[in-house]
Amino acid sequence: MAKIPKKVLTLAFIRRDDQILLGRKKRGFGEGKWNGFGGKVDLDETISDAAVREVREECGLLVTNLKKLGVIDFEFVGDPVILNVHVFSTVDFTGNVTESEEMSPQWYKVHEVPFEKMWKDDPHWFPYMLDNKKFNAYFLFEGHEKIISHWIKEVESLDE
Ligand SMILES: CNc1ncnc2c1ncn2[C@@H]1O[C@H](COP(=O)(O)OP(=O)(O)OP(=O)(O)O)[C@@H](O)[C@H]1O
Repeated sequence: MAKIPKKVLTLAFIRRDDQILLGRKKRGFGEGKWNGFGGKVDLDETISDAAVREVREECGLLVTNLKKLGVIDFEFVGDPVILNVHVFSTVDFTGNVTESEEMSPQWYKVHEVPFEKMWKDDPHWFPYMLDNKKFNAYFLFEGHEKIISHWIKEVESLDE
């Protein structure tokens, strides 16, 4: 059996009072969509180190105490690569929010998250993440706008 290639990605959310920091992606994969901050894990770093680095690169904040809340696998019809996205959240950060070449950041009230301008999977798992519940999920996309099937479940713990 051929091994299915998995691409490990991070996705981090920063919370402050009743707000969450999102960024509008200015280029590349998911351009135009609002999302958390994240990207590919480099060869020489852990997943959580990558999450910290991507937040700093994309919105200027230095985050600590990232908690892993979810692991989501995304598959796209016709593409053998599975995106293995590790979702983190924290309330601890220093620095000032700054726009980067990749992201235009903005604080949103948690009940005013702009799901219509986000990935279609987000409304399914955001409630778990916003409640600090741990979860595993899978989404099969056709193109970038249509979910063909998915599952999501709350879990006690997540592996690395
Ligand atoms: C399909 N449904 C999805 N729903 C929600 N979020 C999704 C997602 N699919 C990918 N993501 C996130 O989108 C970012 C892409 O990052 P991406 O630009 O590819 O990585 P990175 O910044 O390393 O790329 P550069 O090579 O620097 O352009 C990264 O946070 C990743 O977790």
